Amino acid sequence: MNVLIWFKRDLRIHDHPALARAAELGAVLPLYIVEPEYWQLPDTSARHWAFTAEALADLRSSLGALGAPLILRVGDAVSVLDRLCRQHHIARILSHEETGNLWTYGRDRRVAAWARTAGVIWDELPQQGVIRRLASRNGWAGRRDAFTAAPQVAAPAALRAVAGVEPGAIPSARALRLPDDPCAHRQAGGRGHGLALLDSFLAHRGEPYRAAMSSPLTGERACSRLSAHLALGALSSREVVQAAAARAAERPGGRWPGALASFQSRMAWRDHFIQKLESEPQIEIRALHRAADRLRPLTPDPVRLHAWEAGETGLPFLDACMRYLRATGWLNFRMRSMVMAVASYHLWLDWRATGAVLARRFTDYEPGIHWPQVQMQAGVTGINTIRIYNPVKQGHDQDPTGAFTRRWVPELAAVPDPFLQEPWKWPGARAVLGRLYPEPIVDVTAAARAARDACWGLRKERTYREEVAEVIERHASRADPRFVNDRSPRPKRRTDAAQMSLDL
Ligand SMILES: Cc1cc2nc3c(=O)[nH]c(=O)nc-3n(C[C@H](O)[C@H](O)[C@H](O)COP(=O)(O)OP(=O)(O)OC[C@H]3O[C@@H](n4cnc5c(N)ncnc54)[C@H](O)[C@@H]3O)c2cc1C
Repeated sequence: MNVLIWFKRDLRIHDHPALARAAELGAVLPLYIVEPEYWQLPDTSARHWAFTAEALADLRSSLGALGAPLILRVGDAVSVLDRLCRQHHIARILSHEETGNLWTYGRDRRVAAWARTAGVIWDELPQQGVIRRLASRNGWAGRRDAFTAAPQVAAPAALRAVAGVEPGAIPSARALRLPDDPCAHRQAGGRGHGLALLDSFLAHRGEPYRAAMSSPLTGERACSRLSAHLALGALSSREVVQAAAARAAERPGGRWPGALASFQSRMAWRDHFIQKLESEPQIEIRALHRAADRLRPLTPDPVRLHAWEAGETGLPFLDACMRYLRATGWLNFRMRSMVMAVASYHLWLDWRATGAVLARRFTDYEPGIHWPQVQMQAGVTGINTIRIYNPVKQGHDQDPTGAFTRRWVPELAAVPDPFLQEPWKWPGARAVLGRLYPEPIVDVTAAARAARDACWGLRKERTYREEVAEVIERHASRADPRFVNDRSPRPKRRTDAAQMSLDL
């Protein structure tokens, strides 16, 4: 039997259940489809493609070594699959279960409809702790843990290739008409790079993880940096979880136990968040708590949006983070939360527009983590604590020496250290602000207060709580200490002068 194995966000041969199954069934045609319509979406970018192209080249050589090099086709998935299945007498397709964006969800429905009428069997196999057609979150964590604890699937020893298939070239970003997207310090794609990161993280980089992850200065090295490789499936999440567990079993001492426990929590969050999008694909376009979608104007203020995206808001630490992201394709979790929170509260911008900007900028764009996190940091889920991060305080806390801010906002060279995060308070500000660097786009304190008042106003509405209960039922984690982010709303209000944290 000839079998087509359709690679999507699973660009590896190791721990690949669908590939292993295909190898058992007969001759295989390993395929990746470059879909031009996908690459025109507002949440895709040239940096995504560059990373993907490198991972594809790597996969092509791994599959080639097994005897069946990767086949590449550019076009609509249904047309490509239909043509290949007819030409090569293929009646069975295998792939992993993809939790992608709304577009890939729609495409998969079209492929499923085509397969039914064409008499082709399409089997999708899970590759992570995300459960398709999950009826309730009850018991989910146990099922997720069982998946990640199960033995990894070995790469096939060899593959028999379907004969006579033209391999097809990996297209350039220009051929896909992708807008220029310079990213001088982007991570390199390909499984070899992912494995090297896993190895160095578990051998030495990860020891200060817990204390170092929150600052962009130290997080760059102390975080695993595996996200882009996980997002494209160059590494399986199961192999990463098991490698970290094996390291913990060695009892490495020092700060390692805490570091590895925190890391494993994040790997669990990964599945927890992706499960939300799997269960409700509309999360990409609709707020979990519907009423929250009435908070901000749907059309974002273009001046504010541009300033935020360009790192030109006049808020130094925020601008430094946005410029760093543009140049590297990565930002640590705390700073992702802050840039999203400032966009949503202080600048009062709609989360869909700012979420798309960040999606394009993150080399590791993973829709299932991204959109639920974007909603959470924008305060539109109804079930998460609202955190109005203060960018000045974050600058002092996470960049105490000012080195990061100075590196990415060199226009502030003349500003003395005590005023770096609030240059408008410096008596010499006139020499810099409005000339070399913008005046602050908002008054941080007043903007945060206005946002807080608007959020509380919404909360007082009678129907608000009824809908919160529905969101909890659909998406909140159950009693599991790893998922402290989701919780039932509490009536108490806590504020602190510098940073507001509201349990809504
Ligand atoms: C607004 C916003 C958008 C985000 N968008 C993405 C995205 O598109 N893709 C993405 O991979 N992560 C996203 N994250 C989560 C997190 O910031 C990144 O996973 C992390 O910074 C990646 O760096 P790392 O691989 O070194 O992470 P590590 O700290 O080393 O964590 C290991 C892995 O755990 C997972 N993980 C870590 N933190 C989280 C989290 N908070 N929620 C879910 N999974 C997590 C990731 O797969 C990560 O690679 C987003 C966070 C926010 C606040």
